[in-house]
Amino acid sequence: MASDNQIHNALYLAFQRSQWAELRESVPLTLNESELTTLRGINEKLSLDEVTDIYLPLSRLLNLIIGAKQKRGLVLNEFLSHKPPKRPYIISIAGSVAVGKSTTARILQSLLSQWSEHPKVDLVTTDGFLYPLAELKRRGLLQRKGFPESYDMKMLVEFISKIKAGDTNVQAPIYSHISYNRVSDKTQSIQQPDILIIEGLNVLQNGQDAAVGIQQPFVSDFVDFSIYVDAQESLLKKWYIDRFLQFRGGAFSDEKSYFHHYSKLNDQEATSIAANIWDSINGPNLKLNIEPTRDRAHLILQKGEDHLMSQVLLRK
Ligand SMILES: Nc1ncnc2c1ncn2[C@@H]1O[C@H](COP(=O)(O)OP(=O)(O)OP(=O)(O)O)[C@@H](O)[C@H]1O
Ligand SMILES: CC(C)(CO)[C@@H](O)C(=O)NCCC(=O)O
Repeated sequence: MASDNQIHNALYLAFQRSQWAELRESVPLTLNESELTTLRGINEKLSLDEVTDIYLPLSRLLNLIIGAKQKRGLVLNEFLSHKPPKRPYIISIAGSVAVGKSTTARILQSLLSQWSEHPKVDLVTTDGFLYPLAELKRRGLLQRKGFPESYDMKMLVEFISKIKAGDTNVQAPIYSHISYNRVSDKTQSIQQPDILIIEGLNVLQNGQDAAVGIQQPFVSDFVDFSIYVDAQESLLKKWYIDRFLQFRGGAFSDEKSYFHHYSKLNDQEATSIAANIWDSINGPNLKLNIEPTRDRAHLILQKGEDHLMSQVLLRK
């Protein structure tokens, strides 16, 4: 059997961090004040070197790829002599629980919206498409949150096909990490953005994955460019536990939080509970259902210690 490295060499161009950073080219080194403020608000631990070395070249690459697709659309319009509805360009971001998908998605949302060619960038997470808690309980899936069977895939595929068809107003359900449940009285309205970023564990899954089943189509059929954020499991587990400890002092102290009872735990107890959730749910889901989808991505971002990107792999 070919090793991971051999497969990567055949499929991807590999860039070490410093090589990738050089590809920023004409993208300005300095960020403007509004960009800086937004990025600081996304994650206070995010280093600005990470933005300039990794995310600015990435936003340049995506801008070029999206530009090529927009030009192709113009040719098609001319050929068909009609003006089809505006269809958003769809970028997906996959990867493990706690790898930093939503942080990466929000950085890209901010940077991509600075380009005048595509100023309106919306962001949706597939967490909202998890069945509501009561339904998960009914199906006996409380210990399988994040596994393929815990999502309403029909609803998710209907959502993304409406977006792709250019519908003017599409609603997405919202997930709350505080109530650990879908929000029942509010939805997110998506109104023909130039770009839609969709992030979630499951966005690269398809019918080749036994647990997903053979229903068709899949989210990946509607996606124009896919990104997988990758890291070693030992780091992922650590980041998951760190975030759990952070939540214990913050979000869990809210009485409405599903995990309110965890707010009283000491460091050692909280670490052991989080490690347990990782070992019984998120770790197995990573190995069974998420990591096997990695090499379908157009781009793989490989993270090392402290969330710093060590390598970027781009499909040839
Ligand atoms: N670039 C980064 N620099 C520093 N810390 C980061 C970075 N990206 C993510 N983190 C931290 O890692 C943890 C996980 O990040 P995030 O919530 O974005 O992950 P996720 O993949 O969206 O998780 P989930 O699937 O559970 O929603 C958080 O504590 C976040 O603050
Ligand atoms: C909502 C998901 C599935 C994905 O983000 C995840 O954060 C989750 O809740 N996993 C279940 C186990 C846990 O509580 O981490």
